[in-house]
Formats: sequence, C-alpha cells, structure tokens
Amino acid sequence: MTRRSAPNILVTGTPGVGKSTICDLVAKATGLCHINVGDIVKDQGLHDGWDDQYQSWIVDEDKVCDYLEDIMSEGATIVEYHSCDFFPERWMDLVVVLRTNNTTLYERLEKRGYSEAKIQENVTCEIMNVVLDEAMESYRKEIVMVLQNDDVEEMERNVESIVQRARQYVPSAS
Ligand SMILES: Nc1ncnc2c1ncn2[C@@H]1O[C@H](COP(=O)(O)OP(=O)(O)O)[C@@H](O)[C@H]1O
Repeated sequence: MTRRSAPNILVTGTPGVGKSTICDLVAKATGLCHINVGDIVKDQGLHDGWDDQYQSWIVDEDKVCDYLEDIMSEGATIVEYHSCDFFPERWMDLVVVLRTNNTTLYERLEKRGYSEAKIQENVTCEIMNVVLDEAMESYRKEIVMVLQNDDVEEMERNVESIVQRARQYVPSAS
C-alpha cells in the first residue's frame, strides 16, 4: 500500500448536490489540492468527444485514471465527480457521498439552466440512490461517509466533519 502524508478524499453525488462548494471549503480549510474531474476531462481532453443526447463529454475512464495516478499517489488531494466506480479503491482514504432532497435538487439544477429532461434524469438518479449504491459497492463501508446537504447549516456541518476526518488521518504503516 502507498504511504501518503495527507489523505485523498473523494466527494461524489448527483450533479447539484454541492460537491464543488463543499470541496472548495474543505480545500481552503485543509490545504488539500482540489480536483474537479469534470473539469480535467474537458481541459485535458480525457474524453471521446461530445454526446449530444446527454449534453456531456464521453469520458475516457482509462485516460482519467492515467492522468490522476501520480497525483493520487502523492496524496493530499480532494477529488470530486458525479460517479465513483472507476477510480482504483487504493487511491481513496475517505469517500463522501452527498445527498440532497428532490425539491431542492430540482431547484438547484433549474437555476443552473439544465433542460427539463436533464433535471428529471438527475433527480431520478438521486431518488434511486444510484451514486450511493455505486460508492457502497466500490469502497469499504468504513471509509464511506453519507452526508445530507440541503441547506447552509448542513453544509457547514458537513465541511466540519470532512475536515475533522482529514485531520485524523494517519498514514498507513504497511
Ligand atoms: N448546502 C447547500 N445549501 C444551499 N445551497 C447549496 C448547498 N450546497 C450547494 N448549494 C448550491 O447549489 C448549487 C450546486 O452546488 P455545486 O457545489 O455546484 O454542486 P455539484 O458540484 O454537486 O454539481 C450551487 O449554486 C451552490 O451554491
């Protein structure tokens, strides 16, 4: 196992649950390097083109993993993405799954200017626990933290909980 001086944290969840906002705050509080996987897919061309139907890039998961390998081996990184099953399990010390109630999520995505179809698709995904199930199937349950993120009070509490876990991190002895 790799020895990392500071932890790697994955923050995942349906689009709109608050990943970017929480990661920004945790990164500021801890000094962890914040990587938005969606951004690197676009900026580094880690995709096979644009999907018109889904209005998103067709992600090349192998390219994403190759790109991130050295960064994640170093540690001290907080990564966000709306999916979590293709990252090597060994990279992650903590996996945070953010949840948001349907009405609030709908409103956030509407404000973002998503089409009705895309909003419905994402809200259904949240109702069906798609990302939560993916996280539970992909990582040891001891490192998965599920946090409700509907309002500002919850957000502050969530940031605090994640920062605390990051500070408790003990580098693996193995
Ligand atoms: N806990 C929260 N309370 C209120 N608004 C929030 C909360 N978390 C996120 N938001 C707002 O919801 C929107 C989506 O958040 P964002 O962090 O971009 O989500 P994601 O990265 O998961 O797509 C933003 O406008 C953000 O300010």
